[in-house]
Amino acid sequence: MLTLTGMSGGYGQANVVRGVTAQVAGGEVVALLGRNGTGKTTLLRTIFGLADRQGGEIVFDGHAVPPGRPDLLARWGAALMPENRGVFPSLTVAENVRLATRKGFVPAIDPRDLFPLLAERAGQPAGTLSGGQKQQLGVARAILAGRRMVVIDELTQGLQPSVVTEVLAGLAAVAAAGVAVIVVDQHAGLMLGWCHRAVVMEAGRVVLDAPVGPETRRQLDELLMVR
Ligand SMILES: Nc1ncnc2c1ncn2[C@@H]1O[C@H](COP(=O)(O)OP(=O)(O)OP(=O)(O)O)[C@@H](O)[C@H]1O
Repeated sequence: MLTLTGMSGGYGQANVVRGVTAQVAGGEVVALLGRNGTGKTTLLRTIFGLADRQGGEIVFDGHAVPPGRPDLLARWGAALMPENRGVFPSLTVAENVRLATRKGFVPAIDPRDLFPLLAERAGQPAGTLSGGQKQQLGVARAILAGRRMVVIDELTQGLQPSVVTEVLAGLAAVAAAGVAVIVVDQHAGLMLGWCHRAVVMEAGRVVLDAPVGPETRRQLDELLMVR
């Protein structure tokens, strides 16, 4: 679904992501892990055109994505929930949901079943929601818009533990329907329980890309140890 080849990215002159080559297939849930500041968010931002692509290639669902055309990714069915959740604060919850809804696409799980607040607070401006509530709205929007790929930065940020489990189960169902799912999160152990593969970054590079298994867990413990 998504192929990155030698991708570099950052902010103006600052190079953060260095020559990342990776693939994510439809149906797969991939955890993008790494200690703070290793470039996970910048990698996602570069893919979606929110940071500067400084080199390399992106192919999505068989289409090359030229630099400066992140709109094509959205058109081809990729959705990112960025770290700041990407909701429109002045619009109501219902309007935010409506804008993310894609004609002719019904996700494998209905975010309204996952998050009762979408109905309960339908008329409330999204900017007045709590952080955890905004997170639910942001995740819902990504699921609704991600016909082929759902990418979520800091998945569990602000979510109650009971909601986290439901969200992870929901994303597993989304992937089972053929969608590629990429999640970034601080809770590596939790992610490994739900993800098929772990991609670990260090200093802007991928240092591990492996199916989740006992060996991966051991390597991860070493890589993610706070130094
Ligand atoms: N707008 C920016 N301009 C310049 N440098 C930036 C900018 N945003 C982030 N960086 C730098 O890029 C590096 C990687 O940051 P990034 O947020 O991508 O890492 P991360 O792995 O997502 O970290 P975290 O887990 O803490 O969110 C950091 O050194 C950070 O200071």
